[in-house]
Amino acid sequence: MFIRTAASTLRQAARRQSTTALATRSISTSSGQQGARSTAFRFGTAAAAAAAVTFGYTLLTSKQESLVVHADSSVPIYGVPGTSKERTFIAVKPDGVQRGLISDIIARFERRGYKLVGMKLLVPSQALAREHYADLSSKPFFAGLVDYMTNGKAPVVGMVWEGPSVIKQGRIMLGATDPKAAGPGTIRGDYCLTIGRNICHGSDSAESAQKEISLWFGGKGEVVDWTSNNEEWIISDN
Ligand SMILES: Nc1ncnc2c1ncn2[C@@H]1O[C@H](COP(=O)(O)OP(=O)(O)OP(=O)(O)O)[C@@H](O)[C@H]1O
Repeated sequence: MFIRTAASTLRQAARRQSTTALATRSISTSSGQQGARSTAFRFGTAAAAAAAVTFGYTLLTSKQESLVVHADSSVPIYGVPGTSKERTFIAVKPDGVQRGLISDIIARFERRGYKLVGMKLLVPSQALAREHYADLSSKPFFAGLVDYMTNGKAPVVGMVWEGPSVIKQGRIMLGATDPKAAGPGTIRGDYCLTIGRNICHGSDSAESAQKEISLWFGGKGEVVDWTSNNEEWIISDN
């Protein structure tokens, strides 16, 4: 079944790519040698893209997704808790973005050995923020929290990180919700002072991770199942 689907997708991709190659050629011929080289290069790229299909990749067809090649993975976007495919939702909140701390937060997760499998920059809608913080809807700070997340003074960076125990370890790396209780060496312990501006968010359980990853991500190819070449040096058991 997979082979048949892949073969059919390969044929469609090859047809699409050869149409692209023809169109490219008709534009390029007027510029002579350079055009021919460009045509050869683009045709080579098209062939490489088509070849990727044989390794289980699917070229998407809709206009919106026409530039995306994504792995046809059997792993749900929210991962598999308790395995090396466990996933968590980590966000750099608007204060973290405004203060230029995106790269530091990413670096800490990367250096630890965790794998980035999803990332987007956005100003969340009120609906998204309200749903994300639904369990806090009765709190007196709820309206202010939603406004701070959605007013567009700075965006949010939403990420999905993958690796063993990433949900629990992610929370430990972030530090206590109230930075006054966060230890040095944690993100909040190193960079924050107040609970209302604690720069980051991390899922607090497998259920939260599933809910939050599904809420913030979900378009095809938005979470990418890929293999890091470092994996055997980071997560192997002897
Ligand atoms: N007393 C408070 N005053 C203002 N904001 C608060 C207060 N308590 C919590 N918040 C905000 O609401 C967010 C969610 O609070 P929650 O109690 O769910 O903690 P958390 O799960 O550790 O935080 P996060 O979900 O951001 O990781 C906090 O990160 C903080 O930004």
